Amino acid sequence: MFNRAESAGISMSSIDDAIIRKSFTGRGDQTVEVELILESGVRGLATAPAGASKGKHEVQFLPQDGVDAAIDMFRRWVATDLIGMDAVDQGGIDAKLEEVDGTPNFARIGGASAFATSLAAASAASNYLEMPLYKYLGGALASSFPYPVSNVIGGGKHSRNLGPDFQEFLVIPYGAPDIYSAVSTNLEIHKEVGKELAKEDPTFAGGKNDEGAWTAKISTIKALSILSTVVKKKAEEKGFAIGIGIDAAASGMWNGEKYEYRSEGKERSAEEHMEFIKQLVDEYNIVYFEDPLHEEDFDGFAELTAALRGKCLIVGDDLFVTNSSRLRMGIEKKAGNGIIIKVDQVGTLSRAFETVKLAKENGYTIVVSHRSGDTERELLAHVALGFQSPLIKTGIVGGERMAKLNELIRMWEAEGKAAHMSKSPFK
Ligand SMILES: O=C(O)[C@@H](CO)OP(=O)(O)O
Ligand SMILES: [Mg+2]
Repeated sequence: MFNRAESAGISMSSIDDAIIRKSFTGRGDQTVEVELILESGVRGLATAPAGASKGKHEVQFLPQDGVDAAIDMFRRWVATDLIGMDAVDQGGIDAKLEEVDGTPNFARIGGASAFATSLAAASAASNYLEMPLYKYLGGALASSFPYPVSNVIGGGKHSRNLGPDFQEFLVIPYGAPDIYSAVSTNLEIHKEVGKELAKEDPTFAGGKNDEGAWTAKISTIKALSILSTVVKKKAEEKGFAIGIGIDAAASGMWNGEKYEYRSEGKERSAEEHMEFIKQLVDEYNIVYFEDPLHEEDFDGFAELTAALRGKCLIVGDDLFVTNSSRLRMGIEKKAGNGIIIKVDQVGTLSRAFETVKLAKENGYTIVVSHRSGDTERELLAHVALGFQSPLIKTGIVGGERMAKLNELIRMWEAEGKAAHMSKSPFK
C-alpha cells in the first residue's frame, strides 16, 4: 500500500506531535501530562507523580516559575526537538531531554516534563509495536512478578506528624504463590488492622493518608505490635510467609543533630536511634527497613547494613534518589543492600535503568516505587515488571494505588503459564 510518510523516508513510529497539558495528582496538586502522537496515529501518554517527603538530591520537579513555565518550556524547546524523532529510540529521546534542559537536575524544563515525556515515548513505542509496555522494557523473559510492599499504617510527614514517627508501616507477602493472593493478603491485613486501631484509639474515625494507609494517634511501638499480631495470624491462616517493613523516611526526623520522635516528645542521638532500630528489627522480625537514617549518612547506612545483614534489607530512597552516582558512593561504602527506584527522581527511563543495572550488578535489591502524590495511571506496574523488580511499592488502597495492583493481576493473567513470583529477597 502506498504510504506518503514512509515513501518520504519518515518512519511510522516517528513522533508527529508532542502535547503537554496541566493535570492533577491524586492529592489534587498540579502536575503535567505528556501525550506523544506518532506518524502512524498511535499514541503514548504519561503523567508525572509528585512526592511529599522528597529527597534533597532528586531532580527539580518543576521549573522555578511553576507548572505554567514547565508547559511553556516544553512547547517552545522540547516539542519542537522531539518531532521527527523515532519513539523506539528511547536512549536518543532521553539524551535529547538532557541536552535541551542543559542542567544536571532538569531545573530548566522540570523533572515532571522529562519523566512524562520519557515514559510517554516508551508507551507510544510499545503501543506501536503492539506489545505491552513491560515486554517492551523487559523483553520476552520478563515474567517474574514483584511482591507488593504495602503501607498499612502511616506516620511521619505523610500523616502530618500526628501519628507514629516513622512514615510507613509495611507488609510484604513474600511467600505468596501468585500476584492475586499477594495483593489480597495485603488488603485483608489492612482491613483487620483498621478494626484493631478502632479498638485502640477512640478518636480513630477510619482516616487514611494519601497512599491509603491508616492514620491514627498511636505510638511507633503500638503500630508495630498491632501490625505484627495481625501479620502473624494472617501468615498462619494463609500458610505462607509475610514480612513486616518500615520506611522511616528519617530525613524528616533529623534536625541536623538528632532524630526527633515527635509522638514520644523525645529526641534520640544517631547512635540511640540506630540502637532503637536494631531492637525493633529483632523484636518484631522486621525484614525491610527503608531510609532508617537521614539522606547524607552513608556511613550510618553502612554500619546498619553490616549489623543487620541476613536479617533485614536496608533500603535507600532519599539516600540514593535513583541516581547512579549516589548509588556508586553507596557501593563503595557498602551502604544499604536495597534501592528504591522512582523514575521521576532522576527524570528519565534511561537514567533509572542505568541505576537498576548497577544495583543488580552489585547485589542490591531493587524496589520500583510510586510517589505519595501519584496518578490514576497504571504504567508503574509495567515499569516494575519491565525492570524485573522483585518488589513494588505502590500503596494499599485508593484509585491511584489499585490502578497499579489491578494491572499486575491483569498482567499475570496475560502471562499465563509463564507467570511466576520473583525469587524472594527475604529468607
Ligand atoms: O518516601 C517514600 O517512599 C515515598 C512514597 O511512599 O514518599 P514521597 O513520594 O512522599 O516521597
Ligand atoms: Mg521512602
